[in-house]
Amino acid sequence: MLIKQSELILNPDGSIYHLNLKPEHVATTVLLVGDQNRVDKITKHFDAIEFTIQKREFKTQTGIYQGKRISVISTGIGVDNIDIVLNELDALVNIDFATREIKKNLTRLDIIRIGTSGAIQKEIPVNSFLLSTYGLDTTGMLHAYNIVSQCQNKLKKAFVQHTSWQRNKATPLFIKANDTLKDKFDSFTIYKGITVTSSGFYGPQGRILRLALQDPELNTKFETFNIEGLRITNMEMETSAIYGLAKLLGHRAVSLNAILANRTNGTFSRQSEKVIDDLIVYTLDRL
Ligand SMILES: O=P(O)(O)O[C@H]1O[C@H](CO)[C@@H](O)[C@H]1O
Ligand SMILES: O=c1cc[nH]c(=O)[nH]1
Repeated sequence: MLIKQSELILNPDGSIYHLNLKPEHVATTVLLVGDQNRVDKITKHFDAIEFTIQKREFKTQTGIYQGKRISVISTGIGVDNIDIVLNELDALVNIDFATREIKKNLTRLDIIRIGTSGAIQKEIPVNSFLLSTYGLDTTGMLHAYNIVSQCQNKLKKAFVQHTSWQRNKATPLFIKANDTLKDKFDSFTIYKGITVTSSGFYGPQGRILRLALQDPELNTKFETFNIEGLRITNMEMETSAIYGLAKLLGHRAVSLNAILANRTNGTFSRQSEKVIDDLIVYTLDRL
């Protein structure tokens, strides 16, 4: 079926609307970062950079690292941007831009986020690395899709009960990392756990500057949630959306985060650039 011009939006040069990319610009291994300045920090390790483009916060570089073609894309902040990036990335590989039809043979992408995050558990220090075994979506964005079948209902039920989750907030969703990618990026040196994906940095992550919170105990409830040994470890703003959309679209995804804050201890990294650089090397080593 032909996809309308208002749905699949192409720029005059044939590139897709926000990412400004054409199909030939995208590798099947994609590293996603929030900060556009993090893209060069990754590609400086590459043997060659074949392509660079930026529109708004979406900067892409595609190049070769140890013989492997990789695209690095910045997503900016938040799940609304992930909706754009994942849908446009998928369109680039799975929709024929000339006929505006979905291709018969679909391409699967490997999507790896290299992000930053705040830990909730006391024993996860700043400057450590964390792999998200699950994304816990609290943002509601994924409810625009038929996501429920991709989610872990037992975890959701236990979480709603444990937190007395307010009914007028979006229903939380637990979405698992891809097991193959999880194993690939696992090691003894990386923490693992459930990552809360929030719809904001302040109130939605329990930060108080001048505004009071609807539930001031929510971060403590996150900290004490434990179901068969699975615990919530950290908070950030993209992982659950990447996991959810990747599952729906048939791609594989894993999210790795440099822990910059420890919310329970009230600490923040004094060497955030170094820990991000170290996580980049950790990730590239395992690609
Ligand atoms: O460092 P990045 O990848 O942007 O990730 C984290 O940092 C931003 C907030 O400062 C949010 O995007 C959050 O998820
Ligand atoms: O606490 C933090 C740190 C980084 N990114 C977040 O979203 N939260």
